[in-house]
Amino acid sequence: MTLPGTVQPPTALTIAGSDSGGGAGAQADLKTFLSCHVHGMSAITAVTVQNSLGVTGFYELPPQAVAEQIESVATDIGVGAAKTGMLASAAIMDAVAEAVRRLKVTPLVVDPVAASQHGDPLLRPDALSALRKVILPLATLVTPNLGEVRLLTGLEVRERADMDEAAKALHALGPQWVLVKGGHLPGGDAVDVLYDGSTFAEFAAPRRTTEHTHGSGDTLAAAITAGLARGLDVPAAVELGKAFITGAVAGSFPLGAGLGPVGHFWRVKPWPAQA
Ligand SMILES: Nc1ncnc2c1ncn2[C@@H]1O[C@H](COP(=O)(O)OP(=O)(O)OP(=O)(O)O)[C@@H](O)[C@H]1O
Ligand SMILES: Cc1ncc(COP(=O)(O)O)c(N)n1
Repeated sequence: MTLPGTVQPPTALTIAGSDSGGGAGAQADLKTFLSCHVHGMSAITAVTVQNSLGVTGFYELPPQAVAEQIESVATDIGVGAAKTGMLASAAIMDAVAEAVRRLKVTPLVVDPVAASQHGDPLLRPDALSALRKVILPLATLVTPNLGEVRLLTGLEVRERADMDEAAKALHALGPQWVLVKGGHLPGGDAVDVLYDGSTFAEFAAPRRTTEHTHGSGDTLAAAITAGLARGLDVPAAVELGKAFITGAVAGSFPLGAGLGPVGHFWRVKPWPAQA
């Protein structure tokens, strides 16, 4: 029910793992949705035990529980746009794909999460083939980093020029659009390349010198999802996402003894000083 005088915001769903440290995963997605003035919803796939030093374990939910969460929100609230993050196993991917198809959850941004920034695995090795065959063909947009490009295509991206070939190889796996993220390439700018099967577009921003970029991939994909939920087309949503992640990397901060997160609330007004 909508109360008189209130406006219902756009809605977005994240299908992702929980990060107990709050910097990545579903927590990063929900904070990003909030900052983009979108009502965020979640279908949790796995609970990770994680802090700034790394991931020490994860517990998968039953595939049926993941599908039921998606169904519950899709049939009642409605999903303006959705995003997948950590999907953990082939069985969860099968359940997600079935629910997404049956409930017509679209547009769908797929962040093909395979490992944490520390290199800790977030995907069972036998799930890679399901990620390629079951999930990628459903994607409106897939947003791999360079490690994920290597896992999915076998291609090694060493410089900017290699990103176009990588985007073509990923596009052949079925997504409508591909955004190859260059956050891990050296260079003065952090450059991402968008490809729709015929045209390349570049999104660049000055690279910040910081190791505190935990959650940057999730945050970018979530901001793009928020843009799609707001009715933007893919290039406009990527532009919004790039602006959001650039601000969030500039607003990142140290936390714990390891790698700190990007700042999800950089657009939120500062907390008022105590009188
Ligand atoms: N130091 C930086 N300064 C500015 N932008 C950055 C920086 N590092 C990454 N980015 C941007 O952040 C986004 C995420 O890219 P990245 O390649 O780091 O993804 P990722 O490896 O999936 O992220 P993570 O594993 O940290 O979650 C991209 O838009 C990238 O260009
Ligand atoms: C639950 C979850 N999902 C995704 C990531 C990837 O984020 P990062 O590469 O910044 O560690 C993560 N660490 N945890």
